[in-house]
Amino acid sequence: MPTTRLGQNQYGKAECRVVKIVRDGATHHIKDLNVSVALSGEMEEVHYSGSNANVLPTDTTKNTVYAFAKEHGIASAEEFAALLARHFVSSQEQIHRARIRVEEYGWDRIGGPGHSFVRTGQETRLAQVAYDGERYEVLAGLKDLTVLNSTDSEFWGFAKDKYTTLAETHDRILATDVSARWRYGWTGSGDAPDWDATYARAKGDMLQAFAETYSLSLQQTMFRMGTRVIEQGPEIDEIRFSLPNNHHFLVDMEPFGLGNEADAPDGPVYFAADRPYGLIEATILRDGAQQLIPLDVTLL
Ligand SMILES: O=c1[nH]c(=O)c2[nH]c(=O)[nH]c2[nH]1
Repeated sequence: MPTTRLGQNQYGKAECRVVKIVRDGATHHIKDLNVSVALSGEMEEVHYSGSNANVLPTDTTKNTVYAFAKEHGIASAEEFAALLARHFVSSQEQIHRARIRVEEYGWDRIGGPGHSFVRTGQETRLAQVAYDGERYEVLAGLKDLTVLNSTDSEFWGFAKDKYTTLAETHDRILATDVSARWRYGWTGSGDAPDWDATYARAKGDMLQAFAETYSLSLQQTMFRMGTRVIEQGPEIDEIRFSLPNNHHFLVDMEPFGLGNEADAPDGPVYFAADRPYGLIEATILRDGAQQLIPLDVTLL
């Protein structure tokens, strides 16, 4: 009598680093991706008896990533991921679901059109497409978008108990590394959104809301950022943030006989703390939309 059974499982090649150059005369274009494939379906036998009959090798999934970059090009992270996901499900009967994750690293041009690039110092773009033979689920997002407001941030009026030592503040630095994942309403029917334009729009909305919000808490700022992304276009129904509160503490200058007020005319000096950090997380939804983005968003 068996005492165990197989639960959720998936397999594939993780972190296929693929760089595609498109040559347009002397002007080259670069796409730099890290692609991870995860397949699932009728995989009981390989776990129970070791029969590999249903197992398309992870090596093959890696080869497919590179071959597709050659054969189809990389129009966008989302489109490339959707092509791959559909390929695995539609070409292998035993594979019922494919999930493709993409990290995209940005490159800026050095000195105008040509073949020289410098890695962007800003965020990493993320995309994840899952396909089950009928519907696509497209998540996209970004991580490591570091932002800072040097004022227009307060934090006061909070709950207190006998362990509370935090002083209320009416003028502080608000800084975070934005990590966001959003879900597209598109599931395969009708025209797909313009992935690149929507990404740029969503990033711009987040930055603008961060800059424009007079903040009483990072939670409030985060909600405004998500609301702006959802309200400014129809493509995105749900967005999830994970925001570390990158604390900046006013240095105590009293031992040196110096003041250090936030609004002093000669400017304050802060200690940028590394850890621990507050971690503020939430999902913001269009009215009527379902919450479907996994809570453990940092896994994506
Ligand atoms: O914006 C903030 N939200 C908090 O929940 C919190 N908690 C804390 O100690 N500082 C802050 N700041």
